[in-house]
Amino acid sequence: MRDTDGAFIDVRDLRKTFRVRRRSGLLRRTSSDVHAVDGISFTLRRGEMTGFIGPNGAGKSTTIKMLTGILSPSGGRLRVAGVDPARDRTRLVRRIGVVFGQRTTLWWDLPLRDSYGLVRRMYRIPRARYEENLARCVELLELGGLLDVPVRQLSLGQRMRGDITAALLHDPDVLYLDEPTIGLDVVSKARVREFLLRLNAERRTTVLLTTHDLSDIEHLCERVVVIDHGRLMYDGALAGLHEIGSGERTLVVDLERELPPIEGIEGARTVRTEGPRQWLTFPATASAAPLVSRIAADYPLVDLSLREPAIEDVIARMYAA
Ligand SMILES: Nc1ncnc2c1ncn2[C@@H]1O[C@H](COP(=O)(O)OP(=O)(O)OP(=O)(O)O)[C@@H](O)[C@H]1O
Repeated sequence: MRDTDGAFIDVRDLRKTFRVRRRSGLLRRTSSDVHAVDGISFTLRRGEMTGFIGPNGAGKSTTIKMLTGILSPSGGRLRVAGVDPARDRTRLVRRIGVVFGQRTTLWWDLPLRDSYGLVRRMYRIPRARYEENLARCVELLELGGLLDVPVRQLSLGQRMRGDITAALLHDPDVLYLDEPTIGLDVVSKARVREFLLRLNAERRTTVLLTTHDLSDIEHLCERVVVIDHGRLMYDGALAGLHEIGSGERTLVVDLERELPPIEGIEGARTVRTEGPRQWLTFPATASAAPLVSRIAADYPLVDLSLREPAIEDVIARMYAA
């Protein structure tokens, strides 16, 4: 398969079942199946940056482990850059990079430079390409003064930038990022995000990003895949998540003076008043325009704003359903 456009990552009806044994009573053991991934399908095109989210235990790590060939699926079909991860892990590792926010892949006691030298040998990266990739990451991730510092002396943000560099020295086409901004301060977070955007724009690196920080997704991804209990809950544009999750939008209206709650506007309901300000909810699928003109015609309107529900609220509601 030529991995130009089309499905670069192809996940079809993917399943992983773990058999867990439990002791029940003194001598008896029973076993049960945990369907960690229970029939997930999605495809990613080359160069897409996609958020992969879900609550704890949803099956994200299990999916990523199958995508990287660490775990074999119990069922379904999987292709990453034309490679079946479980069958041809050696070929796959040359095409993918992995960054785990909570674990470093660097050698704790070695300076960054020595860790990178080991990565170069492991992946047999040609010297010129290695030097070029390293110089680029060092510049963009501002690692210049840190190359000779042992990893254990680096701050979390510095270590994370060091880990991202290590994952990119062999020019992977796909980058899996698991909580890459966890615990980082605002400045480090911004630097990492900016770098990822640039990497994606310049190299068309396909990125799958798992995070609990939804602002990472808002900054980086146009698309989001949401899973829960091993099943796909949503796959689409980030903007669409607001609509499907909530069903309602809010119009915040400022009147000239305090008045009784606005009523008699078809399709809208006043849910809160505070002095001259009133909040009206209406279906997310409806247009706000007729509502606004009715209010403007009947009430002394000074200002108004439209509020989409926060993504956090939408997702919390999806998980609660
Ligand atoms: N090796 C295993 N043996 C048995 N059960 C497992 C194993 N690995 C994962 N599970 C179970 O599979 C389910 C999915 O776990 P997974 O780690 O993939 O979720 P996750 O979405 O990555 O969660 P988190 O956000 O907490 O990392 C959970 O119920 C978990 O307990």
